[in-house]
Amino acid sequence: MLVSYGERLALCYEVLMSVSAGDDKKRTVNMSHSETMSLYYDAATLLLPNPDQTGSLTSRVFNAKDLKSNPKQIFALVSEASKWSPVLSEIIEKSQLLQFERKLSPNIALLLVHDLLLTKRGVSAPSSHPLRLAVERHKARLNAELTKARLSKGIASIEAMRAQINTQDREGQEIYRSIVGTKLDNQPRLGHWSHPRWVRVNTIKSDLDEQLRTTFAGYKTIESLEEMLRYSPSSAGKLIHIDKHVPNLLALPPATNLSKTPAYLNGQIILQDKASCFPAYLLSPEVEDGDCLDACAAPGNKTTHLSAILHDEGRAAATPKIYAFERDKGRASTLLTLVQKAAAQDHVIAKVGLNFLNSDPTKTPWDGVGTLLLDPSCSGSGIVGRDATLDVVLPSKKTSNPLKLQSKKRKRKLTPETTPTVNDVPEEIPIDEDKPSDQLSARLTALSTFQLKLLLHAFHFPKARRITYSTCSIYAEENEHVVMKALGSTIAYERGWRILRREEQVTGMKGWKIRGKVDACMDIAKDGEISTAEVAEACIRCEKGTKEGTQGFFVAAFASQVNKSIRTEHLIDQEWEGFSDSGIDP
Ligand SMILES: C[S@@+](CC[C@H](N)C(=O)[O-])C[C@H]1O[C@@H](n2cnc3c(N)ncnc32)[C@H](O)[C@@H]1O
Repeated sequence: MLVSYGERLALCYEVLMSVSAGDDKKRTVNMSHSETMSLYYDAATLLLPNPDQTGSLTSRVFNAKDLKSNPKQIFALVSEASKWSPVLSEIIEKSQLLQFERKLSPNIALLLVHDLLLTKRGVSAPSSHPLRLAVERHKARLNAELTKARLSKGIASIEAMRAQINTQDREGQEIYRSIVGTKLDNQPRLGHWSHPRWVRVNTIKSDLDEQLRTTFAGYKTIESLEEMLRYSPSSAGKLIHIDKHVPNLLALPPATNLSKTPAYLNGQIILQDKASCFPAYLLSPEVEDGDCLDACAAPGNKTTHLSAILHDEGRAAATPKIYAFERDKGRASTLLTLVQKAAAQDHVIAKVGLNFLNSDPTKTPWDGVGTLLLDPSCSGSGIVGRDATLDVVLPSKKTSNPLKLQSKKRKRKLTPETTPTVNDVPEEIPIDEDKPSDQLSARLTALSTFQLKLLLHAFHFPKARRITYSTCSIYAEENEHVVMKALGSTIAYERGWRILRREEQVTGMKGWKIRGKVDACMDIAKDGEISTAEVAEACIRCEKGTKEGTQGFFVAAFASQVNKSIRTEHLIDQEWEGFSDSGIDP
């Protein structure tokens, strides 16, 4: 399940605060007022302009030495309040809170009003704290201004407003602009296309027709995705686009909130990004291929997609197994939940807490595996939202038309980083690109070494016919370079592994236009042994921020050309010696 950064942050903040609420109650008895307010004081400094303009919010929070509160709570509060800041500033100004309560500074007011109006628990400070009292005295007036602001934008409920604000960060900027009144350009600028809400119909439990008749009854089908993405996220309405590349995939306007629909709650639909559907579809396991293995499975989007594809093959009695490895036990619990929800539990055998690299391909049941999907940990540099920026708008103390003047003066950029998640497990946790380039390059080297190791391990499975390798990275080091190195390896030569050429791919993937980079393949090619043009053409890339509505992604498939019997004979002489687990493993 891929949810937006906004949703993750909002959830994270609620959970972090409610977890600490119990402890806080006990502690506040013996604490001074200033100590209990430290969360707000710490967060407030981060809302002020950053004098040296360096460092992401993550690095400023997590590397700071002088903060008194829990950095995760500070991070979540600042991120949340900054998302809502255009709306909150408007209502703080209209209610004249800062004129009535002289002790409140604009940044503290923003944080307190955020918690007062938008969280279940309200302001996290003792009920007698003067600053808490200063905002609570005006609760009715602030609430009334929030309602007015919402209605003036034609938003039906606070939940709908929250859903809009919680959409992906890139489109979030446009939502803020539409909320504060700036009109959107008709023609989105390059890199500024909004990101649709992608929905995969889980064919184990439902089908496309049924979903169009039920969950999406009343939606207008739209031929062109581009047309849908042209609308401002808040005005796109009930539109639906049936994807032309991946079967059973739908696109909806970014602000669409399906989290409360019966179809989502009972697993008939799965929120899965388009690019993330490519690997299972490209692999397209068939009953004849034997068992399937997902080497890096959690949270489980691709595992359940594999299961649906095998289910669609139709011969239930003969349906092969899907072995799903996940070495991280925490993430594996999400995998189990998702598998259950998707009704894939009859075919998926989860290998909880197990490292794929420790599986011995020559032993049962691995010697019966015919297809493997490898979607290893990566830099996450293709994830939408990673490099988007948010504006913090602080309220003005002046009363006359303050919003426009002050928002310009006081606006500054914050980068909404990913934060440690509590309930939700993202497919990938992005690296911090604000790190110096030598650190980034060292990280990419470590990641790609590990990714290649996984791929070469997959090449050892004796009955394997096809393998897909994918990342949500934009870097050639993790993509074409890994593919080229794998193709040039001894094991690839011995077992006859080659790239699955474009013309051999399933229809939708053959038809996808954005392919791998020839230059990146040439970086690694030796003596013209492998055709770089052919490999690049076989590789599939997705770009983020384009009218295709995808995140940055890469996938390639490999096919074994050696006859099955030859490969088995060959194996008899070759005892599996395994990889040492001591290498770099991020
Ligand atoms: C990019 S995420 C996978 C996303 C998943 N395929 C999906 O679509 O939902 C990578 C996952 O692989 C797991 N992982 C990394 N190395 C592994 C290994 N050697 N064995 C098993 N799991 C591994 C990580 O813990 C992480 O959960």
